[in-house]
Amino acid sequence: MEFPSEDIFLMTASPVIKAITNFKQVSKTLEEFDVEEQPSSLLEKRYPNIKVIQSGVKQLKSDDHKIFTEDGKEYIYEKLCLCAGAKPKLIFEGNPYVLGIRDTDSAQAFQKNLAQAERIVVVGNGGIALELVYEIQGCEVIWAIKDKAIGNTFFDAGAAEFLIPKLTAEKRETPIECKRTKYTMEGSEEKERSLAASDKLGSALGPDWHEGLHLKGTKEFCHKVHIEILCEVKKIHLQQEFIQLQRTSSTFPKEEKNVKPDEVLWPVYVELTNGKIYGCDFIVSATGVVPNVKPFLDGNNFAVGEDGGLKVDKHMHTSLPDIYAAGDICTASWEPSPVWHQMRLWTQARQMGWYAAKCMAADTLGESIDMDFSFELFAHVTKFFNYKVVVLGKYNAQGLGLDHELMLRCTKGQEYVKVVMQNGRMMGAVLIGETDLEETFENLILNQMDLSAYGEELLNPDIDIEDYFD
Ligand SMILES: Cc1cc2nc3c(=O)[nH]c(=O)nc-3n(C[C@H](O)[C@H](O)[C@H](O)COP(=O)(O)OP(=O)(O)OC[C@H]3O[C@@H](n4cnc5c(N)ncnc54)[C@H](O)[C@@H]3O)c2cc1C
Ligand SMILES: NC(=O)C1=CN([C@@H]2O[C@H](COP(=O)(O)OP(=O)(O)OC[C@H]3O[C@@H](n4cnc5c(N)ncnc54)[C@H](O)[C@@H]3O)[C@@H](O)[C@H]2O)C=CC1
Repeated sequence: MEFPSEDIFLMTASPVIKAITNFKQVSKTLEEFDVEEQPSSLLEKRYPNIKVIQSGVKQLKSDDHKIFTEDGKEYIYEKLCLCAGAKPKLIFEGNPYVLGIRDTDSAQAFQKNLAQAERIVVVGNGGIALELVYEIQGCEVIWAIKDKAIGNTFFDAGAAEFLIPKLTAEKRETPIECKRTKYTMEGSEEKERSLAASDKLGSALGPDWHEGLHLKGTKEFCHKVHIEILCEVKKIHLQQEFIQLQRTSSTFPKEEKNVKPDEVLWPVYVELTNGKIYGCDFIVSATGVVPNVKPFLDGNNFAVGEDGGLKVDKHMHTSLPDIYAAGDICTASWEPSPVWHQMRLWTQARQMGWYAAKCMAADTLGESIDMDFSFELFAHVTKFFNYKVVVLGKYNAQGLGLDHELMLRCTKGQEYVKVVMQNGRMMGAVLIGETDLEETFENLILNQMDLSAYGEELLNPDIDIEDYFD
């Protein structure tokens, strides 16, 4: 707290605030922390100059340095940081059978619907879809993906193949403990939570969001996942529409894999671009996010990135005076380090928020500030299919074109190690399982040492690679 005498207003549409606790720097760039929902009074007690205002911002007048909240009040700011997150980018938005998952309300709505479901269709191939298809039990999942292999935002086809057997496992495993950010709801009050209107945007759930949920359908089996690759959703037909089309069109495709007796109909039918039709109880659209910029754009000439976020420079400053942005809402528009890229993740939201605050303080004091070290290397640790997963740098050779080589090491059911090399230098890595290689590889990517002489030995499991580079 650099300015204990200044008033700081934290304006939020959500009745609880998210606090980061137990923060641990695992390595130079990998970090681990818990995220807890807490009543705002805790923050106010700890920092008396912070006042939490629980009301959505409905308008910004940047020329006047004013913001207007939904409860009819207006506030003047000297400096403003916009951290309003993102919204799910839903396919067929507005269709009542299409659900997205972002905050506590939407996750609970999903759980409730799942409890009565026999079959659902999951669309999308990123973080949420990967977690869902593994966690859901007792409900058939038709997983429709645009790509050839599962998990395109984190993996290549090799890693996908390594993971697939976990989806056909009969029994659910005991979850592993791994260094990743953990999400808990300690300290939050149920009473407050239930007051949140369902159309209001709450905080994104983040790590381990499914641990408190009961993700079970009506059946007794564990996993039953059918994957449809290289396709998108062409149309969604409601039951009546489907019956009509079956009756009137001789060319209308037949439903695939009907688990119900012929005369029993599904509430909704999904027509895929590969011509197949699946009946289901509902559809989950896990198809990415769009920055939540709407309340702030009207009348303000922000520079907006291609992904719809507020462009920020290397000091987290937007294109408008005295307005900064951090987290999912912003688009990093500085010249990045060759091994960093933006991804809308908790870790980056925390790092950006922390760094934006330092930049705001430095600007106020007229001091200069260097880019935070966390933006030197992209580093993320998480868990998919009960494996620890670490992704570093250009782990999928993003932006490297054809000018790169891959080295692999894989032991079925145990570990998958991939490194991305360019001109003898390590540019990125995917580490699945307990590889214990993250710190060494992090160093090798950061120091860009020429590793040509080591060749394939880099991944030789019989060599303690750390000894090489000490
Ligand atoms: C299901 C799910 C699982 C995830 N799992 C992981 C994971 O395992 N690891 C990981 O690193 N990341 C994960 N993420 C991503 C991570 O949650 C987000 O990147 C992160 O929460 C972004 O933080 P943020 O502060 O920018 O936005 P948010 O956390 O969305 O917070 C935005 C805040 O702004 C408030 N707000 C919005 N509009 C207004 C308004 N008009 N006025 C006032 N307040 C407003 C909201 O109420 C909210 O409190 C996951 C996301 C989801 C949805
Ligand atoms: N463990 C982790 O680190 C997790 C991180 N997250 C983060 O939360 C956010 C939201 O997660 P997701 O929705 O999974 O986003 P995502 O960005 O991870 O994945 C979106 C997926 O949807 C696909 N897609 C986009 N448009 C589509 C369309 N019209 N039809 C079919 N597929 C389409 C994309 O190809 C991509 O596979 C992301 O920022 C993600 O990184 C979410 C869950 C877990």
